[in-house]
Amino acid sequence: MAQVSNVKREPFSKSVTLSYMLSFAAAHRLSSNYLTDEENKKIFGICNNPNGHGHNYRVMVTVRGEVDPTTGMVINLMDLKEYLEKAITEPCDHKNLDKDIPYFADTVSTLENVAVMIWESVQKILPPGLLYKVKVFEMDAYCVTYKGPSF
Ligand SMILES: Nc1nc2c(c(=O)[nH]1)N=C([C@H](O)[C@H](O)COP(=O)(O)OP(=O)(O)OP(=O)(O)O)CN2
Ligand SMILES: [Zn+2]
Repeated sequence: MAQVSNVKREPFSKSVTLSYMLSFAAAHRLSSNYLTDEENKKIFGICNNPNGHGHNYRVMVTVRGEVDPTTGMVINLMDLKEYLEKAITEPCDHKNLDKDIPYFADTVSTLENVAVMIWESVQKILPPGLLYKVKVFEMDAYCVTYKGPSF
């Protein structure tokens, strides 16, 4: 039987960041409800094509917190993975962002807004104060970072 120590570990203030990367594939179309058809075509070009198009998105979520002196963890990576699959993979993978994600009913599904949507979904599900940053990559070339609203 393992021996349990009564000795309390001294708290040490060590704040670290911890990141988890996941990917999902989704279709979308760039189109704004606040523009005419002509304006949408002019601004978004081929990305406004009614047939839509798809991307393989990669998402890196970073949490930040104190290392628990007893467990050595900020959060168990397996728990983090589960939270993120629930908040990101389940609602987004193999979906049409504009049709399947209510957030995009009235918001253009640009990479910028995808990052904000993901940050808000993750923020709702993670223990309070843990989420630090969301980075979303569209292919290897494009990347948007969001760190939450600035007050
Ligand atoms: N600020 C933004 N501009 C654009 C976004 C965006 O999310 N934010 N998105 C698009 C398109 O959806 C698309 O991602 C454009 O990619 P693009 O490189 O033009 O197209 P391809 O995937 O076909 O890449 P190729 O290298 O040409 O095959 C446009 N602008
Ligand atoms: Zn696109």
